[in-house]
Amino acid sequence: MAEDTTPKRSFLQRLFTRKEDQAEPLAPETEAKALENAAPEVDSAARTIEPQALEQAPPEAQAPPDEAMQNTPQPLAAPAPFAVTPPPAPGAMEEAPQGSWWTRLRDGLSRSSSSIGTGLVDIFTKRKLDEAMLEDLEDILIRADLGTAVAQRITEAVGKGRYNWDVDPREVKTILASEVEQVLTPYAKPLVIDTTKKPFVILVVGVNGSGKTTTIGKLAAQFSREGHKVMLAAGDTFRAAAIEQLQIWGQRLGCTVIARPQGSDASGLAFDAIKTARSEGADLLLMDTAGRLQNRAELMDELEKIIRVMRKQDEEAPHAVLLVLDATVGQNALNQVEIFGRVAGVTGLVMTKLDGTARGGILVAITEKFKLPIHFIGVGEKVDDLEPFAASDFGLAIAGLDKDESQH
Ligand SMILES: Nc1nc2c(ncn2[C@@H]2O[C@H](COP(=O)(O)OP(=O)(O)OP(=O)(O)O)[C@@H](O)[C@H]2O)c(=O)[nH]1
Repeated sequence: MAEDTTPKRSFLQRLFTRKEDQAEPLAPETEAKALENAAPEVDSAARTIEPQALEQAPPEAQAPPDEAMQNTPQPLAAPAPFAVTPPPAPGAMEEAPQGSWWTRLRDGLSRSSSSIGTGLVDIFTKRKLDEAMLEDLEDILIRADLGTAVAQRITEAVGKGRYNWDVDPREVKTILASEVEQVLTPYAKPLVIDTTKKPFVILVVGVNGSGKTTTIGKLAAQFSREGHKVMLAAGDTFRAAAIEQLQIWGQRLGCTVIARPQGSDASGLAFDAIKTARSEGADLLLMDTAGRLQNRAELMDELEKIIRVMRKQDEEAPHAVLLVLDATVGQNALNQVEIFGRVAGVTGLVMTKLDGTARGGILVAITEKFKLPIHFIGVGEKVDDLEPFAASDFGLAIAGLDKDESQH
């Protein structure tokens, strides 16, 4: 059988090429030429601003890039045509997912809930309730990363008045859902945009790969839908792909993206971004930052510097600092909250990737310990897989209960 030599089309080529354009693949050189001339099929309001150098930036913002940021800067020519830009997060660009948010949350948390649920059935179908069974229950809850304090409270609640009785695993799940809801309710707070601040500046921080850029895209989509004029700042100047990823989001959503060449100083970019957002009348400026491990002091210093320099433009900026946490890292998230909180003054949390872990309980442990608002949670890569956080839904989903089952 003859081998198929047709070049595979990239995700973005597939996304942004009309069906009728797909007939004949071009030879590589012809294709490159055609792409040079092709106008991307995007909202005409979308554009990328690459701020003119640093004339107006304060001296501090002109400091050479941090050691870790010293990749050879490559000029970011005019925004690359869509079809040649590699798609860093293809999943995020796909069609809106099927099903309600509740269904996606429940399905997303199914790894966590089934790991707890299986354990509960193993314990509670054997015999009448005794001390050893309660110890086993506590172990399961701790292993699900709910934290020892919450695990103990749930275990005590289950033990109360039930010694020497048969206990239905579903009864235990209902107690679990209700305890989790109680812990989380005071911290399930929407991210309120103060419209008197123009722009309202949101700085997004977190470790590498936690989902910052994707979250910014999802948030920009939500806020734009609500009627805010949103601007994005590609502050992850360390990774060219992150800059491109944000530009793609901006083009797709019709938001201006402030970007600079890879390797540029992020604080200088922050300074210019606020200035541009103000002069363009943006309501909201969402600023991405490079992923940094919380134990790398020099990178954490750089984050402090971004905030200091932002304040030279607007002494109240950033108005919100969102820490994006990847749920799959488990206990390490506690350490991230502590250090990012100290350095960047985190005002609220976003937890992503709850769909990819059996340890979704970590959100409960974090809240119990740090008492920070949880604004959003993510259960997938698609644009609608991020939602404002609701404590009761999370409690039910992690216990593996359906909404009506909690009434039992
Ligand atoms: N399954 C799942 N994947 C997610 C979620 N949120 C983000 N991702 C994926 O996680 C990966 C990393 O996301 P990015 O947004 O690039 O992460 P980042 O924090 O900007 O990364 P750095 O720039 O390296 O610091 C991408 O493949 C995203 O599609 C989520 O809620 N669930």
